[in-house]
Amino acid sequence: MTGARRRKFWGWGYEDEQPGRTEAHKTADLVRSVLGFGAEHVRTPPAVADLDLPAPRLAIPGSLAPVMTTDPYQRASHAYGKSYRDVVRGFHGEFPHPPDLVAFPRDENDITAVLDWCQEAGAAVIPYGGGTSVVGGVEPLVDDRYAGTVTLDLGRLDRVLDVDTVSGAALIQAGAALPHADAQLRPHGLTLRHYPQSYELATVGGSVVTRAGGHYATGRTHLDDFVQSLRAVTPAGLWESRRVPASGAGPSPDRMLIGSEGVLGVVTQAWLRVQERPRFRASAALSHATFADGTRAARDIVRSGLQPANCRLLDPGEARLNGAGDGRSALLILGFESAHAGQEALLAQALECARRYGGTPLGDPRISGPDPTDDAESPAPTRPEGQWKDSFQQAPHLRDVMVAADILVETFETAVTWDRFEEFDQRVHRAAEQAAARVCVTATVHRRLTHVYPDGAAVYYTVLAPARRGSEIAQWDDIKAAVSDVIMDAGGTITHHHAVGRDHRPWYDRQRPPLFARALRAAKRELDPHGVLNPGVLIG
Ligand SMILES: Cc1cc2nc3c(=O)[nH]c(=O)nc-3n(C[C@H](O)[C@H](O)[C@H](O)COP(=O)(O)OP(=O)(O)OC[C@H]3O[C@@H](n4cnc5c(N)ncnc54)[C@H](O)[C@@H]3O)c2cc1C
Repeated sequence: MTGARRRKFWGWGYEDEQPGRTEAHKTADLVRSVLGFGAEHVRTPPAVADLDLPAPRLAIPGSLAPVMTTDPYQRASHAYGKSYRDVVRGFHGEFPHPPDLVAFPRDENDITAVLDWCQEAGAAVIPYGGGTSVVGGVEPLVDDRYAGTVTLDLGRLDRVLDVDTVSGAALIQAGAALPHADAQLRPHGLTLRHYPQSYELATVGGSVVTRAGGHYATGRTHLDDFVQSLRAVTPAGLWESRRVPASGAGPSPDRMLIGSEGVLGVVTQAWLRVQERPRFRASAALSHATFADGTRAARDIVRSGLQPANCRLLDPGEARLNGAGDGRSALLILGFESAHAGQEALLAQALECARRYGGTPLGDPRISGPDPTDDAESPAPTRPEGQWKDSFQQAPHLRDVMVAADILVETFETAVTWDRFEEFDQRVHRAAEQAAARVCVTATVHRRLTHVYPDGAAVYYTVLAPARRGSEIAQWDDIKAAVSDVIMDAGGTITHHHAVGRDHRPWYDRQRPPLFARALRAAKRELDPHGVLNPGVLIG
């Protein structure tokens, strides 16, 4: 149940990745020298033995003893997701409402048994994949109508069960962490090719039900587009959809579960479209005088029909922060890849578009393939695109150090159509700067385009500010509310890929049509008549 390598109960990654004191100090010094704020003395997190967890309100029934535990490490580890406010509370040893019990089902029968028992006991069930939610999706915070909470960790359902190489699809269990799923596909020359920043820990099931977005900027990047069929256990019984490449048979049952965030059922396995491993790559980086120029270049690239795997634009501050620029110009990173054909000509077309908006290539393009051993998804770390990628992968680890060094880190991600993009971006950026400055005295706000579509773009804002010890959550709440209000008023979505969870509820409730909310509640009543699944998330 615990495995050889234990995850940190409070932050990102594993216990053996805990930064040593010297290393944490060095990293914090470096961050402070770039940002100009942050505490001189980094603090250390508590040990599990120091935690004062409330006693479990539920007793493990004999029939479920093989799959349930009240172990304090497991309860603490499953108490939060991985947002800034989660890491802060875990780091400070604040665990007022951990799950009473944690279940590790071995198969669908175990899941059914847990759901049945929770309905009888009046307990809420929190489905849990990799626990990387940043929106309160796995936090067992329920009202006192419930006798207690049981977190249902799908980690034991982690296998690729079948591979259809003819159609290019694989049947994968929901609890498989993304790298583990990829490792099992690799011998077939296949990959999920789904790389969110949380790749290391997020699972297949968690990604499906949160409509996760990978780091590919265009084309197939949202999990929605990968799903062929789904199987789920609900309190009302088993749900399995027919596996077909496409269908016009009424509203899609898969679309109902995709994005359902654990409130309608527990997804146990999915047939997902998989892809051949790319062998040809072409990439380049360009500087643009302003973020707006780079945005126009990115828009023209996708509107001209090109589908770069990477088309990421960092504003000048974000580029500098990622070690990929001097802070004076925006950085556009372009990458094309294919399993079948050279990509040089497509990159040349994209560079031509970017030059029309003043894009200046930083060095020569990097062209590689065909090389069956060229598995290196990574450009050289000395190139701007390689520096950005390194820093992108390290970011979750760095955030733990920032929490220890009293630096507040908040991110917002949204999407809006091109016709409104520039005004929208200015309003949201200004709102984030003003809110952070009001709450924290000083702050830096950076942004990047994460996904570009022919009709619009997803933009991701990062707020960095000095945290006040003991007030971090109140600071975070203030900034979050101010910026989310502006996102709504200016016509964006409250989330492009982080999901709704508990944290985005007030704005999601404004965004969705009221009749849709009623239809969704009716569906929940049918599938989950006692309302045990993830109360407070999405609806309810
Ligand atoms: C550092 C960092 C970077 C991130 N980067 C990205 C990114 O690039 N793209 C992106 O899309 N997201 C990103 N996220 C958010 C998060 O990783 C995604 O939402 C991810 O899809 C969650 O997967 P998970 O397996 O960890 O699910 P969890 O966090 O365990 O659960 C998420 C939600 O799904 C429910 N759930 C989980 N598994 C199941 C199941 N089998 N059946 C039913 N319900 C279930 C949970 O109850 C919860 O509501 C990031 C998060 C962090 C901390």
